[in-house]
Amino acid sequence: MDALQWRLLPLLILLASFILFFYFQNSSTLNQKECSLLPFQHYWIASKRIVTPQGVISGLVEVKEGKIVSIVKDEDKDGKIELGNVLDYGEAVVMPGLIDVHAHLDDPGRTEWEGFPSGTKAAAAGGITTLVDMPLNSFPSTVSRETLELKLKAAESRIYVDVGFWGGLVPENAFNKSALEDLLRAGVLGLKSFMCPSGINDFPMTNSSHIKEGLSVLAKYRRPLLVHAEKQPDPETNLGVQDGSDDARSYLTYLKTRPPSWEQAAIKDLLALTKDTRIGAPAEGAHLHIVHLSDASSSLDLIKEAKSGGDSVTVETCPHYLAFSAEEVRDGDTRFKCSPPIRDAVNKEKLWKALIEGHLDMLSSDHSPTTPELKRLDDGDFLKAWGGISCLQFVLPVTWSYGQKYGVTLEQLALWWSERPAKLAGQKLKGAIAIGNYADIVVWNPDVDFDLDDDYPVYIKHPGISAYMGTKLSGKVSATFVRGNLVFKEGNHAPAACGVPILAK
Ligand SMILES: NC(=O)NC(NC(N)=O)C(=O)[O-]
Ligand SMILES: [Zn+2]
Ligand SMILES: [Zn+2]
Repeated sequence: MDALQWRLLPLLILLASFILFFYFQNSSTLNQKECSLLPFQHYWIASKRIVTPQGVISGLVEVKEGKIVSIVKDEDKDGKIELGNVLDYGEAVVMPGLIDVHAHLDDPGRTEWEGFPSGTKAAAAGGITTLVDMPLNSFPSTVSRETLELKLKAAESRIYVDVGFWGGLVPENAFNKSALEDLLRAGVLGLKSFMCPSGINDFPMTNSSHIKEGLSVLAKYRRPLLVHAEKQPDPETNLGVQDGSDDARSYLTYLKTRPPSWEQAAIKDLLALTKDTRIGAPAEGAHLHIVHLSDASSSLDLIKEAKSGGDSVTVETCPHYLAFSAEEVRDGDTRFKCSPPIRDAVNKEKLWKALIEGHLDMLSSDHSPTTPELKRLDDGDFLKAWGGISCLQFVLPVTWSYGQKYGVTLEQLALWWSERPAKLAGQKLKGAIAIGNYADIVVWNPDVDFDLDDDYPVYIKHPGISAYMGTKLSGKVSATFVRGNLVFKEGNHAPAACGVPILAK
């Protein structure tokens, strides 16, 4: 009897492994099926307007198992290739998916503000295929290996596009080299810090010495430091609001509290440190990225000067600084409150000029939502309302619509929204329609207009707090592919959230 059992054992193990193998294979193909609205993984995307780094072409992009495996121009096509499944988008634009390097998805801990599922569904619907989540507004803030692990847990099976993570540089970890290295080794794509209060208790501001330390650690990992560059020159000077006589419902009351001199003061401090990032200098390999620049006057001149001196510096602005001006913000309309603030129309024109001339490197959403209550939509108090623009789903049509006047091209959109952000985030296989890259693609119609009204399908958690609601935009997204999965098509998302968390290695 015993002997028989022993002889049967290997057989049983073999049988069990067969069962397990087929079970897992089946469940993973089942899952894979849910990841995409397409029933196949090898196909061709055809269009008359495919935006590649070599220009706009008419032709086909071949996608296989999540990657771009060939790109063929129409004129080179004949007879050479045998086509299988072709998705023909005609005149629609086929562009690399947008990479948003600045979004606050507030997960875990403040999911009533946004959260991974709604945020990444909105991203997919807006043509964003990768976003990098900011380390603050979630709770806890992402300032250590452990807190990054909480992020990863929160993101598991809940993200519809790829998501990377910035870590926080805060006073608590800035002088603790091993803690910072631990956070970097855990996979954050870089660090982010504030030079003024962030509005979030567990994310205190840093000073120049913290930032210098941060840059020296980042140099070794060749990852960037992103900084919210606003600094109150003298904390004692209270600007305009000390006696309570100003009308808190007036936008100008808020605007006065954060003048351009705050941006200039912060940028001056930062650029005194970036000399160290030059070739041969002590922090070579580190890089400073200034987030959401609003001031287009001397802040911009300082940045231009640093760049021409060889400092490793880039700068982003956001669509709201390009779309709106202070003059247009109505009393009590706190949807427009953000920091740094939206400035006057002359400043806006200068920002556009700088963007077109190449002095601003890229765009980001700075999607920073909250609840309607904290946005104080009821009493319209600009001084008490949460600062942040909610916009994630709309950045492509907004950039396109408001950019028409300035002759913005499709190639420029791809540069500002994909190629340069991919480089900042260290994503070599993203940011361009190129052979070998991930098939992260947006298909959209520049000529289709739509009203952003209550009937429009909006996926962000609180559409009512978005400054874009009620506007008319052109440029409608019709399909979004992430790693070859069709994750969004004409108002529908793929059933499963198969976005990948992106960790630096
Ligand atoms: N805590 C925040 O999210 N702040 C954000 N708020 C804005 N931009 O108004 C930001 O990026 O600074
Ligand atoms: Zn900021
Ligand atoms: Zn932000």
